[in-house]
Amino acid sequence: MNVWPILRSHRKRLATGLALGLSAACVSLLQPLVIGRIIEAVSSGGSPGGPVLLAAALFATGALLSGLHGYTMGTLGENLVFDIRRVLARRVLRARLPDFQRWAQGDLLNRMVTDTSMARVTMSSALAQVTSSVFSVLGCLTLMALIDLRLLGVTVGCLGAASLVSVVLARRIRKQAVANRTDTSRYATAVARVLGSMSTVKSSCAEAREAETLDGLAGRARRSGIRVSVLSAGLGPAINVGSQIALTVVVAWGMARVATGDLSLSALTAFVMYLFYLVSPLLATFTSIGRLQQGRAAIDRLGELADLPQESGPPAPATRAQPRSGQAVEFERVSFRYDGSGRNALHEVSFGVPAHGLTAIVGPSGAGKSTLFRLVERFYEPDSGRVLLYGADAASMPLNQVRRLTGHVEQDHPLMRGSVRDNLIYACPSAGEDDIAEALRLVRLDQAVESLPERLDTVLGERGHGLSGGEQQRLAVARALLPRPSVVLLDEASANLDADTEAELRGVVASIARDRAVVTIAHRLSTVVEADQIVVMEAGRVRAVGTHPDLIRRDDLYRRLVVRQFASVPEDHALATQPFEAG
Ligand SMILES: Nc1ncnc2c1ncn2[C@@H]1O[C@H](COP(=O)(O)OP(=O)(O)OP(=O)(O)O)[C@@H](O)[C@H]1O
Repeated sequence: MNVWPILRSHRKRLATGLALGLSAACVSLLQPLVIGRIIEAVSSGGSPGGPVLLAAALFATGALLSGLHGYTMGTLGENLVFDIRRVLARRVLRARLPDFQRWAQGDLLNRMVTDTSMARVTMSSALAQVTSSVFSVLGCLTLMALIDLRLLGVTVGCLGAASLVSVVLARRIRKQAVANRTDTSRYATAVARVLGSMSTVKSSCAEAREAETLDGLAGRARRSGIRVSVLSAGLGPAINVGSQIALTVVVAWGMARVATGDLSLSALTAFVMYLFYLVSPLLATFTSIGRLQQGRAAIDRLGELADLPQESGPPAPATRAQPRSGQAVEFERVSFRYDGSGRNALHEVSFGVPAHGLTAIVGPSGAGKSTLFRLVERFYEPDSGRVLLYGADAASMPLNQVRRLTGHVEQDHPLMRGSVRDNLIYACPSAGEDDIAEALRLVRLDQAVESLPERLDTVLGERGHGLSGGEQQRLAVARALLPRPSVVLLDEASANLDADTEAELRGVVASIARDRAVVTIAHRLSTVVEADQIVVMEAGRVRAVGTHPDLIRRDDLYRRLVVRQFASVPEDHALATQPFEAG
């Protein structure tokens, strides 16, 4: 991401901040001259009142300007980091899902939080510090040149050598800073991975192993951090040694010249004061360059994140598509292969989903069932063929229209930390109390929610912690139903539910399928036998479409699936479950 356009949008405040910094530096530069006047006045027996008052006024003005400078640059830094985070959040939220999923969550988090903070330091304090320090250094050198060119030669010789050492150190700091940012990111990625799977870690007795892995990564971040600190710590002493040598030579040689009358005492005093003044901005220049180098490493990493490819098409206002077809969804010879995969996940898939009723998709693991849903939602685009929604090509519809037409309940029904209500209205924040009550009734969750300690305001933990698996699943269904989608895509949980919960879910699915299209990836026999249409998938192809009795009769794979995959009941019983056969 190029931060300069963002920086440009704050140019007024930046200019004000720089002007205040430069003014503060100017006022500081005048102080030694005024002190030289005080010494002159005292040594010539005159009254130092005027210069003393002037010096006091300069001190006060300098302090005020420095304070304003710090305030202006501080707020500039916060505004900049706010703008960068706003831009980044939108880039990440609108990223294409396949590209987004390649990133580790810890790395993303680290970039969006820590790297943006480092960018703030770079672009406000370090940048301001460098500009005002460079100005102070140049000002000091000019005034020292006006006092005595030969003493300036000695000073520049000594400090120049120290500056060269500092330049070399600053370059190495950047290299180590990049390494440290990468190490810190790896650590954050590992922490996010472990925190996201705490129960797996515990049930695998992997706490000690994970602790060691985290220690190892933290150790790497520590080592590269120490290298940055060591190099940064070298900047100060290098400048200090150079300035001390310069000071010794200037004082010794200057006093000798004062003794011979070649130089006045007030000129030597002013020169020495400038030498002292020179040291701190020179030091600040190099430490700020070191910080700028670290910030550049962070800004480069933000650029990589902001370059995430974006979903195509601008988000358009939601409008309902006018049905052009009795089919809610149609796959027309759809083929699709995941990036980097050696084989097609879908081959010339064609079938239609009626606008009302239940369509069950069945097939062995890896047959391409979930991929169908991902294409309907346009998380991915087909390589060839078309997906039609109510007769319109989904590829030519605005993305948010596609996603408002469809409600997707994923298999692991991800609920978020927050209240039951927050989770329910997530896809439809404007839902009223009546809509919420109706959705809860539809999924038969109304009584369960009533019995929660704070009812709708009961706070759930990460991933819906606080509700049973079946309740979580029905809450996710209610969430998908609230925006009243015309097509519900339901990825059934494959885990076995008890008989009551399963019956409840079957009832829920049947009632929502009455007035819309429900497509379910079915893992339960009860769902399959009740479906109006069953699509049998195998190795990315549609193998057969029909009803349960029909497919039992004519499709071997379906028969085997019914017996082996869906039924935890004996084979004879599963085959006998043929409610439509009588008709
Ligand atoms: N993100 C991905 N990148 C590459 N290949 C993938 C990706 N997701 C799925 N696949 C592959 O695509 C094929 C179809 O996967 P899909 O998830 O659609 O199968 P499925 O029928 O839903 O399986 P299951 O019942 O086990 O969930 C599989 O071979 C799978 O390995």
